[in-house]
Amino acid sequence: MEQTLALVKPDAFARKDEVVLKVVSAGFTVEKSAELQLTPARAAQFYAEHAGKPFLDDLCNFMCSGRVLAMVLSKEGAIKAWRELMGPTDSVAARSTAPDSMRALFGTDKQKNACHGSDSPEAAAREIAFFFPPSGEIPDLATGAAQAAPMEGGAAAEPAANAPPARSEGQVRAAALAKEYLETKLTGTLTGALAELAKDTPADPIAYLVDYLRKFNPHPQGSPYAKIVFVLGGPGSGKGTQSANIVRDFGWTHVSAGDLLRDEVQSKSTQGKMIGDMIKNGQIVPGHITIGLLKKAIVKATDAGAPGVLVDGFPRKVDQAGMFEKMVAKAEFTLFFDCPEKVMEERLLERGKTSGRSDDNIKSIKKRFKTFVEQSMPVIDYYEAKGSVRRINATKPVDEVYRTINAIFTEAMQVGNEKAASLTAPAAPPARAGSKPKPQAQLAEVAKMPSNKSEGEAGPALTRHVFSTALAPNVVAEQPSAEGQEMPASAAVPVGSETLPVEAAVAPEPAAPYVAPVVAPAETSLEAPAELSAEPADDQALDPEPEPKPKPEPALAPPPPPPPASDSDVLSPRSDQLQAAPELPEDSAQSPTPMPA
Ligand SMILES: Nc1ncnc2c1ncn2[C@@H]1O[C@H](COP(=O)(O)OP(=O)(O)O)[C@@H](O)[C@H]1O
Ligand SMILES: Nc1ccn([C@H]2C[C@H](O)[C@@H](COP(=O)(O)OP(=O)(O)O)O2)c(=O)n1
Repeated sequence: MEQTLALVKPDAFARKDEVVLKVVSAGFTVEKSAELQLTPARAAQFYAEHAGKPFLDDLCNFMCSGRVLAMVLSKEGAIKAWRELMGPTDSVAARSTAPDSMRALFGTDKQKNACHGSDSPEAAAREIAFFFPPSGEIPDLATGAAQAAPMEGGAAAEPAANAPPARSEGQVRAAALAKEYLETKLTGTLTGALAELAKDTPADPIAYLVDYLRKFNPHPQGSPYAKIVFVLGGPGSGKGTQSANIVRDFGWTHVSAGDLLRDEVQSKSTQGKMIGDMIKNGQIVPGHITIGLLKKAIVKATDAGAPGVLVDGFPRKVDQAGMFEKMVAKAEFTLFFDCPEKVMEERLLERGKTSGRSDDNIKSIKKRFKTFVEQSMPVIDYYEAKGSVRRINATKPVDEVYRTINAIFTEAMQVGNEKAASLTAPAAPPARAGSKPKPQAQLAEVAKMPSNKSEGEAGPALTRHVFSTALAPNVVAEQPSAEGQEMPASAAVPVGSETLPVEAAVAPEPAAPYVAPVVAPAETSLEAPAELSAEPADDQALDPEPEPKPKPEPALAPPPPPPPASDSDVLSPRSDQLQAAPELPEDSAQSPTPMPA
């Protein structure tokens, strides 16, 4: 598309909006524009081709008599088209021969003729570069790009009467860059914030703005929420039981996705009925519904000052993991309860005697196991590949399992606290009403508790063994898309040795080293699950309030490095293991309860 330079000269500057309107109506695109004040030196430079001609001085004086609007216009045949729209050089003549032209409408005579346009492609290139140099200077926002500029080459020029102070080309350019920067990085969010502010008229508008901007920051460096740890494992593996222990000792808040969904079922809404049917059938509720509920609960816990939130039973599908990262935050790590089906089945049947749950019966249990193997185990593979899984042997007695978990949380909290202490934050954030103090004393106590790391027989990836027969490659990609579930084939991502779900664009990489398990081609890993972009709108509908408040303390560090491979209870993956085997080892004899065929 051809481009040309157009100027609205000082005599027509006051009517520049009318000029621009006509420009746009004539089908031009204004690619760039800048309002500026020429200096005599710059004007002479611009009209260098007229050097030595008698009218040059007058022309330069006129061009410096006020501000001009410089524009880059584009259109097919833009150079000729703009010159036609400008009309003849002499405005007086233009009024009789081209009465609708710019010069006829906005100019006075041959010199004060309202507009300029390049007369050839070479001139257009030169003039565009003159006003819009390709290598722009970085704006000095601190000094204010729009402030008065020293005149070029020390030349003193009288500013036009009532005209703003003259600016050098560098500062004009800097102002344009600053404007662009603000428009791309801030204006949208800030405008939204101000609109909400005006609606809500809060007593403390500054605090309100701070909250809003943190929540809707499109370029977040950290999460505004309390730390999040995912608690995952098969049904009946003990997630709820152990979460209660963590809450007791570490002051975290337990948020169970299943409980939230069951509460929703109780509401008897249409959505609640749909959720109820899905739970009974062992199906997974669409991610945007669960994430909407989880987000509210996480915000509530954050506001109450919880140092962390245990998100129990989520994500249950790989695409939900990416969706959660995008819509809420990145988890610190995933605590995975490794437990064979037989053990879980016994526990669930026992629990079913008193739980009153519609799904604690053998028919639903079998369906839940199938769903877990096919859809939720790939989530573990996904996080294992990132080195962020803390795998627990969940077959042991409750106290033993908890000792291992306690050690993990103690270490994670200590690492986090050290990191927080080393930060040179100017001041601690103000205490929040109702915040619980961090249970340092409890931490110190639990840190002394013995760990059973050396006890017991090896607890190797039991679930992984048990579930191996069902974990075919590409299991996620090949799964049928059940009605009401949100993972279309296009959104599916092969797991393990193939592709991983897209990294949430907003999130930084975890600190734990990641060595790709076999091959994860970069180009395919960039493919976004469709759900990531498709569902946020729904979620907004579910979760409209701008309620989250800033996190009460600095984000803690990512989890500590995984314990040694010999550890029998905490089966964290290591990069060498991952590289060697997303496929399961053959020694499944170690599994006390092989999966029924
Ligand atoms: N380590 C354990 N050993 C024996 N029974 C357990 C253990 N952990 C949990 N249970 C029991 O198993 C059942 C399921 O545990 P729960 O914590 O509700 O599992 P989940 O939340 O993973 O579905 C409960 O009745 C619980 O008391
Ligand atoms: N993220 C989640 C969590 C639970 N659900 C549904 C499907 C699950 O079978 C039920 C019960 O989940 P819950 O975590 O309470 O229980 P289990 O760990 O399966 O014993 O809720 C879901 O669809 N999505």
